[in-house]
Amino acid sequence: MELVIATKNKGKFLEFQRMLEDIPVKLMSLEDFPEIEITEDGATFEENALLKAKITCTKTGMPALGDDSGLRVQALSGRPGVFTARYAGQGASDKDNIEKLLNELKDVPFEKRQAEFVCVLALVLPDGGTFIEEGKLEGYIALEPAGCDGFGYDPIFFVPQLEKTLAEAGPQAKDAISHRAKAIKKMKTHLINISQGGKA
Ligand SMILES: O=c1nc[nH]c2c1ncn2[C@H]1C[C@H](O)[C@@H](COP(=O)(O)OP(=O)(O)OP(=O)(O)O)O1
Ligand SMILES: [Mg+2]
Repeated sequence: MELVIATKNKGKFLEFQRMLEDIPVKLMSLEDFPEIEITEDGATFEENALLKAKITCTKTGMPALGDDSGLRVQALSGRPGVFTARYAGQGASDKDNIEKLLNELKDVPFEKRQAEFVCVLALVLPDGGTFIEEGKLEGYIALEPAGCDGFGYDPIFFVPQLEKTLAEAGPQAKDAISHRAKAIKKMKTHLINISQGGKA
């Protein structure tokens, strides 16, 4: 079976490749379909994940998996939430977003910097079949960036159980616990059923 991961984010796509390598699915991404444009104007992670998957499935005629994810910071009442990718403005780099977040939290002590990563996945099939799964990871926003693995906010997402940031932990440790890994694990059951021709 062919599956289009409805993302332009290379870091995300690498994680899907790693975590789905054990099932018989050929992965593509929006890099293979540069003409597809998606406006992420949903109010929730779920709405945006569905938007990504539906548009991509319609335009390619193939099963599509949308991932909408982001950070909820307790001291900021859950912001940046669905705006995580555009926190420092439209087209902001990971570095810009990290700087803005660290600046907003500059007076907040470490023990009050609780945050969670959320990942919502939406799978849409050409026959209209739709599946939604979610995963979360709790942690703290670090006082300064550390580590160079991963992408996005990984250098400032400190995971107590690892005693390091996700960017210091490396891919194997991240895949064992991440919000995306948890959502993918649940979605895998549907993908396996579908690729075997059964009803998910
Ligand atoms: O595991 C993660 N490690 C670090 N940062 C992460 C992670 N997961 C999401 N994030 C951040 C990146 C981006 O700032 C936002 C997601 O935004 P989101 O719109 O879902 O993705 P995106 O715009 O990068 O790519 P695309 O929409 O093409 O899938 O949250
Ligand atoms: Mg996006």
